[in-house]
Amino acid sequence: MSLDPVDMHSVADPDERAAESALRPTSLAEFEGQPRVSEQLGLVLAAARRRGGVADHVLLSGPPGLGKTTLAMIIAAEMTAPLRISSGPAIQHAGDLAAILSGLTEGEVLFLDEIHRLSRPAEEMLYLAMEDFRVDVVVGKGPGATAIPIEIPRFTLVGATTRAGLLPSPLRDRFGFTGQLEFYDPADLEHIVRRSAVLLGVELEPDAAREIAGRSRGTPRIVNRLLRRVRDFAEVRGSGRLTQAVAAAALELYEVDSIGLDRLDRAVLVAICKRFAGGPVGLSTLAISVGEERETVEEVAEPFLVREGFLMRTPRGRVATPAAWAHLGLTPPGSTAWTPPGGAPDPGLFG
Ligand SMILES: Nc1ncnc2c1ncn2[C@@H]1O[C@H](COP(=O)(O)OP(=O)(O)OP(=O)(O)O)[C@@H](O)[C@H]1O
Ligand SMILES: [Mg+2]
Repeated sequence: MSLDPVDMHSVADPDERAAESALRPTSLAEFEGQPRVSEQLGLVLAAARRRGGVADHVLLSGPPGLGKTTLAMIIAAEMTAPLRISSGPAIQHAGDLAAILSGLTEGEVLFLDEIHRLSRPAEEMLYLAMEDFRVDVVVGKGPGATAIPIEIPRFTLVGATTRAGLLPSPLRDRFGFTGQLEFYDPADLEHIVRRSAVLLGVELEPDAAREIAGRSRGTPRIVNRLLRRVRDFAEVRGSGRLTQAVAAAALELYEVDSIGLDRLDRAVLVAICKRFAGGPVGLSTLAISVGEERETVEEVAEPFLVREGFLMRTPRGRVATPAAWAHLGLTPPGSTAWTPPGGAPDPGLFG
């Protein structure tokens, strides 16, 4: 059994994907956390159901593993509508999109993952489809080319993106509802990990649930994955019981630290502090120095580091905060730790 901690976020492995889908909540009621998005989306869907119509287009944004795909599936389930799944990178040509759109049935939910990676022509076709439920199929080439409009059934587009900022505003504006997913509170993650433990048939002690939840970077995908790794550890090295001590030992083995930073998170902070004297350092340089893609550093590692107050994105580059130095046990350059003379408090300060 081996696990690359840097890979904690990806879902390339089919086993992992299967494990994930087994734990996916299937209704809004089962969907933990995100109270604002959940309530707003619930209203949008309830209203559409009352009208007997088709729900407005929904855009879901936020870091990986927070529940975008899960919500897309829930939207289809709540609307008792069929779901069709594709993604920006999978649609090479506008023609591919035209084929998908014209094959939809009335009320169908079309989930487009990584919608920020659609090609320009596909994106423009989507504008028309979203607004007028029509696609223009271009026949012929050059000056003789003509656009033949084809009506398509009313559908609900659910777009997902880790980078809402990259979406052109004409596209963003065509969504009736945008849900911005936030990192989860430890209490929500605790609920999620307990539910998953029940589904997996493992006995999880309350302290262990808290330990795992507290180290999951605010991310349901990670809480579920850590649960499985802790279960492995408990079965192989322990008695099979998931206690707090077993959880802590397992997470240490997997290089997840006490506040949930994984190897990539720490590598980013160490690079900024040690190699670039705390920054500012540009994203590309930083990515090269940790041996990762720019996108991975920017979309996977940084959002949590920013939210936890370890990293700042400034116009001149990334900067490590004092909290980052402290967490790594390092002293920022030029900061002379002040020790009171003779250990006594300075009367000038307190007198
Ligand atoms: N609110 C939630 N309650 C319970 N489980 C959740 C919740 N959100 C996500 N999960 C779990 O986390 C896993 C990852 O969620 P999901 O695949 O929806 O993330 P995502 O936002 O689509 O990530 P990516 O950007 O990588 O595609 C799911 O398998 C699901 O089991
Ligand atoms: Mg997804």
